[in-house]
Amino acid sequence: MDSISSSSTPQKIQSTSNSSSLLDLKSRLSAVKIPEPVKPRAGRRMSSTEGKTVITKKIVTGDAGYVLEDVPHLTDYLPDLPTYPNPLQDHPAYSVVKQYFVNTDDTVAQTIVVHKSSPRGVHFRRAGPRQKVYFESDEVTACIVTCGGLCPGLNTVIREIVCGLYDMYGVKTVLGIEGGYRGFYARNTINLTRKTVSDIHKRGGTVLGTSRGGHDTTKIVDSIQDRGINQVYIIGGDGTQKGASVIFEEVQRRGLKVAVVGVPKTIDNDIEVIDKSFGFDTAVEEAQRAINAAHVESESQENGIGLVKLMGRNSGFIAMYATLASRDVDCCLIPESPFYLEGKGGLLEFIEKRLKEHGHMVIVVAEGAGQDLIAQDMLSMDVHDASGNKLLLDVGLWLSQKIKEHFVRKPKMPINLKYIDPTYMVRAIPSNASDNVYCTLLAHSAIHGAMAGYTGFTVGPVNGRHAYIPFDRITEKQKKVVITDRMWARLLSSTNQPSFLSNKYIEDSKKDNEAHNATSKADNVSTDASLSNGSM
Ligand SMILES: Nc1ncnc2c1ncn2[C@@H]1O[C@H](COP(=O)(O)OP(=O)(O)OP(=O)(O)O)[C@@H](O)[C@H]1O
Ligand SMILES: O=P(O)(O)OC[C@H]1O[C@](O)(CO)[C@@H](O)[C@@H]1O
Ligand SMILES: [Mg+2]
Repeated sequence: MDSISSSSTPQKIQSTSNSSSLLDLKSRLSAVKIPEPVKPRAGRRMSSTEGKTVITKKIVTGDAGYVLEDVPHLTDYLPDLPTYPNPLQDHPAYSVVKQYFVNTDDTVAQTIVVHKSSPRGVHFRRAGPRQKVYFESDEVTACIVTCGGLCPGLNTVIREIVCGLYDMYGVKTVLGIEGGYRGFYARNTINLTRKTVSDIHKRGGTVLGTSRGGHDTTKIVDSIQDRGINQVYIIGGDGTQKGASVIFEEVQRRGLKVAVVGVPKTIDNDIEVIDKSFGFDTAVEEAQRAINAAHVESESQENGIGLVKLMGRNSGFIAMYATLASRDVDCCLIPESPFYLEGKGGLLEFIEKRLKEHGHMVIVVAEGAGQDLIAQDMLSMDVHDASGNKLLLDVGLWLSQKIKEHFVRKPKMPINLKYIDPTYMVRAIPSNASDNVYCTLLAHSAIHGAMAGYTGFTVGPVNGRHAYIPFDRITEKQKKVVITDRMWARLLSSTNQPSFLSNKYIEDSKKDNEAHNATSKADNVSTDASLSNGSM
């Protein structure tokens, strides 16, 4: 396994259980116990270690406040695993690359804006190929599963995992798990070959199918063992990564030589720590078509209003970026920024004002915006999907209705409202060129990590560098638009819409952010605001 040297003396990776300095990081640590070493097995169940506590955190501290939030490695619980030279060293394409293998000490900083006296802060292990691998090519039986909602690029990631395993490491056995997590125990697998996946990146959706709900950890790990799978690639959002984390824990508990790797997927871009999720750019681009249509429709009529609903259950990134990109939007409403309809400073007053000024307007609303307002207004039931996500009320229809009702009371100002709902259209398409390249990098990072014996991690870019991130760091909370950050201010100044917030709300939010940042600094954890919105 790689070691990290944070000073001139190389320091072996330590588990949290025997590092006293880690007590300072107590909010980030959970009690851990290293299981007794067990012999590696694949394809057969083991009971001797069942019920043992598993490693959940690996933190290494170094000089000047350096912290590495490391990811688990197979040797943490299978210490005697043999290693093999990385076949890439003889690969004609890669052998010419200068320093192709990642330096074992390389880590990626979570915070890159620092002061003279700032602690070095949290780092993640840099992704990439290692000199030694823990799997022989013909020993690997990999599987791929896609879970949760659709997202442009799912097929590209599948393709690139299959082709990357074959091209770089000579792995020929890759199984597709159909229909999400439940496919592990309810369906047969399909063989994925270079040939069968060769042009799937040109199609939207996922060739494997997907689902919500149906996560049964025991049955899934039984299936992994029964099929002799030793690398599991799990593509999905926050819920999926939580599922991947418990699969990893169960694999570890059973002492299996199985690498469990997450590839983060979400159209909403609501995954913490990583710069951006794949498919997001494609979705923002596709949303432009709907916004353009809304603009054309609205400016062709007197007092025309074009209303576009975009995805974003809890985070308004698609709406915010689509608005900023378009320049035709007069008002953007997102879940993070509460608004109200009636009275001074309310949305209806603003619409009236903008129509008087421009004669038309475009409103973009994220599907999760204003949910509490709608719930107050309508008799609504708390309904959830199979994964436990709250089913949203249709803010687009509701808003259309409210705007129409308002202007009916103003006969001198008849409006012409067109409601466009492209929500599923922005995610059911193939990924664009830049997302395709991004998907390739994610797939390659995932493969290199698994081959190098890392497990229990998600891959993703952190400040532009691909890194291996422990599951808990991306599942502990969802990334949100920070409305006291500069990016939202840019949006407000581009649309020239009111913030719809009371001064008290703004002050309270600032205080909350300051308190959060202070705690983060104390824990050597970066401020989320700067990352989540790409502050400049
Ligand atoms: N806490 C959890 N533990 C185990 N499995 C979970 C958990 N939360 C969700 N899952 C499983 O993960 C899968 C996907 O979850 P979900 O439907 O919430 O989508 P997601 O991965 O969050 O993607 P997205 O929200 O972007 O569509 C489902 O099969 C669900 O059962
Ligand atoms: O209708 P489905 O497939 O459950 O997906 C809808 C949800 O999935 C997402 O696209 C991703 O979580 C949300 O924006 C949306 O609320
Ligand atoms: Mg989710």
